[in-house]
Amino acid sequence: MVHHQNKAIREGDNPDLTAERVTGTFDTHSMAAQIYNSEAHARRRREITEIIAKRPELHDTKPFPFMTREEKILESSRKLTLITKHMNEIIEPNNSNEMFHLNNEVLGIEGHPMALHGIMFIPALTAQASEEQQKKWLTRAINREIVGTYAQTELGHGTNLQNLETTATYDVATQEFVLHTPTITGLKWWPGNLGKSSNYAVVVALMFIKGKNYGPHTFMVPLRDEKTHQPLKGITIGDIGPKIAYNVTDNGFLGFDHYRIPRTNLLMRHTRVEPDGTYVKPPHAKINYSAMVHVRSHMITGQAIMLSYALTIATRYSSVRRQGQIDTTQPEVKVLEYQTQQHRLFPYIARAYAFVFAGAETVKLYERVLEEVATGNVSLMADLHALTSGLKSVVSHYTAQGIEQARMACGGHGYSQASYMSEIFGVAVGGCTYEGENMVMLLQLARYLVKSASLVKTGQSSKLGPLVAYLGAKSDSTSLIDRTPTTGFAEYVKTFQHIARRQTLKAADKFFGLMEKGEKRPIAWNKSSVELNRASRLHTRLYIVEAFVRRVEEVADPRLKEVLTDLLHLHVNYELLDMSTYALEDGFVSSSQLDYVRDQLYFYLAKIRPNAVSLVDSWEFSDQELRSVLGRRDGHVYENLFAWAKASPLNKTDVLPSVDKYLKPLMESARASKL
Ligand SMILES: CCCCC/C=C\C/C=C\C/C=C\CCCCC(=O)SCCNC(=O)CCNC(=O)[C@H](O)C(C)(C)COP(=O)(O)OP(=O)(O)OC[C@H]1O[C@@H](n2cnc3c(N)ncnc32)[C@H](O)[C@@H]1OP(=O)(O)O
Ligand SMILES: Cc1cc2nc3c(=O)[nH]c(=O)nc-3n(C[C@H](O)[C@H](O)[C@H](O)COP(=O)(O)OP(=O)(O)OC[C@H]3O[C@@H](n4cnc5c(N)ncnc54)[C@H](O)[C@@H]3O)c2cc1C
Repeated sequence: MVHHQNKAIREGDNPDLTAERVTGTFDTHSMAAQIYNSEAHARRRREITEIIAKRPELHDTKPFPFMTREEKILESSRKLTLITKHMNEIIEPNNSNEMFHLNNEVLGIEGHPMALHGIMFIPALTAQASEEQQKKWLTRAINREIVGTYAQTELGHGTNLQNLETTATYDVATQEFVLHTPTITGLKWWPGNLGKSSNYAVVVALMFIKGKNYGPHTFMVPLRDEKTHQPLKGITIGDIGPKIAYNVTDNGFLGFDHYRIPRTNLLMRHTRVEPDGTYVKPPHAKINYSAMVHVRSHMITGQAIMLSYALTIATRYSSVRRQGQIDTTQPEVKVLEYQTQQHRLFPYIARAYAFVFAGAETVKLYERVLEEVATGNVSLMADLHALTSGLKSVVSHYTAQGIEQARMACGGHGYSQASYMSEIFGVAVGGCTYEGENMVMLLQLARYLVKSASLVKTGQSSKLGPLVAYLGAKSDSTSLIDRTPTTGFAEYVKTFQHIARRQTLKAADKFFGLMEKGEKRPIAWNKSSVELNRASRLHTRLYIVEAFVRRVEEVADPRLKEVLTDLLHLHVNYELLDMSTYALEDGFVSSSQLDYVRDQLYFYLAKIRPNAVSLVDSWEFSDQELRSVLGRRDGHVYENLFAWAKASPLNKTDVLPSVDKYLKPLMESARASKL
């Protein structure tokens, strides 16, 4: 038996797809170890996939698109119960990476009844509950004796937390907080799994003590009777209805009617309210926002994975789809031969790799900050907040764009739910909104950049943190791309630094200039905000390039290094062309240099072509996880599309009741009136 570098090859596969895999120049298992940050984790992913493949009770009973929302929720609850029961046979206890993979394989991306329980409820209790509170609630939550969510957003306010309407008013006499929703707009609205599944929530409410507003604080709140699951007295609760996607999750609404909880339900790891109402403030004003930072840090990788789902589907399908000829004397070509198709897909393959590498760095920084904050050191919180705010915005934006390109790259079949593209898009694009609307989060990063710019302008560049140190450096007079013999990426990085620095300093100048002309700070901020957000995007895209460069430098295996270097070349050239306005406007890059960048781009599209399928196969998504007929590993698309169509609920009968009831009588009466 021949040992191929691409480990996805099986006998009986579509030969067009096998031919693609045979040309792969690197070992896809080794590449998976890069993507998932260790050989051990990549291997565990495969083992988990194999275990699940052998347990039919963990498979979908029918394709998700053929189920109603109620059926999907029932089905995901069935599987959730099974994986909870057999968790220790499938994954290592409390290994969140393995749990994430198990969920993606078995439950899928549309959510499940305990999605927010794992993503926010447990992280909020872990970071914000005191040890005593953790003994009371965290163990029960981890054991899944109780199910919780994170209820912050309201019908009327999501971004602006200072203006939430839900209040928690301290009653010194009874040592209780009274939770109250004064208006309809104060109803909690959106929290995942709040509507029907959760019996507890970490609720964010404005805390009032003796008439003074202490701002948003987090409280552990029982919502439903633990035995009957009926809502408790004083609680109004329900599902907010179907959404663009993510409909297995019961995003909900919640109102409180003077609902009392003990004082000790305020999460008190960093903040305290004494029985007499004395407030002990936390070491950092935003320490209670930790559950949001948790999701923002992890969602970079989550988004990269969803982008890669779509690219795996589109790249595999483009290798079996034949349409038209390039040389008219030859047979029809695989659509992947078209340069336009390569240009549509390959730069996003490069971006997906770039995002997953940046995501790994972000999680590392998050874990470090989490440990430091637990010991009272809050010095890196602002850096982490700035970094994650920028990354969540830029990555979710390009992920949504990339998925949509991948869908269109599949032609008509991309529009069928058999491709699963619409769900992948719908779930991923939610990331542009949840955990902070993208524009708003870019503006959070801009605050950090403006402070940094002000250090530069006042001659204090030595005080700049490592993420923004480049702002204090001097640029070359022009870019040296194509002007030096170097084959590395240093000139590209310098060019991206120049672009981000120039835009940051220019946007900050605009902001400071408006204030000097007498505008009040918030007005000047608003009038500069488009330019400020441009700076945030450029800064974040620079960070992503640098993370990619750092990773490629670390790789030892020469075959992996070569293909990752090709991808990085593609990435930097594509990114530079995409932001060429900034590069050209001060003459830092000339139009002849851009011609060189364009040539490089086309060169690397062609160079990557033989590795394209191996690059997407390296993510090692099983068919169960992808849930896409077009993206099947074996490439047998057409027969399975036909089988899928035949399974459509509409095909259960030859004549639909709607035809009997309406269309037949309509046609009959039309015929009769003609007589
Ligand atoms: C392996 C595990 C995998 C898990 C996950 C993987 C993938 C995920 C997949 C699926 C996800 C599924 C479901 C999604 C769930 C989504 C849940 C939610 O959406 S929860 C709700 C989220 N809501 C928001 O994000 C609201 C956005 N708004 C805000 O964050 C804030 O209001 C604000 C915009 C930041 C402003 O806050 P505030 O009004 O309090 O601030 P100001 O007083 O203006 O001060 C700003 C000041 O504070 C600093 N700051 C703000 N936040 C932080 C922070 N977190 N840390 C540190 N510092 C912070 C900010 O920098 C300003 O500082 P300065 O400039 O110095 O004044
Ligand atoms: C799928 C999904 C899951 C969610 N899950 C949860 C959950 O589990 N728990 C929870 O509490 N919430 C959840 N949310 C809510 C989510 O966090 C909020 O919708 C999000 O933070 C955006 O807030 P908003 O809806 O108030 O948008 P808005 O702030 O009303 O945004 C509307 C527009 O106004 C702009 N805007 C607002 N403020 C500013 C500003 N200061 N400067 C410039 N522009 C501004 C925005 O950029 C946007 O264009 C979820 C939402 C979705 C879609």
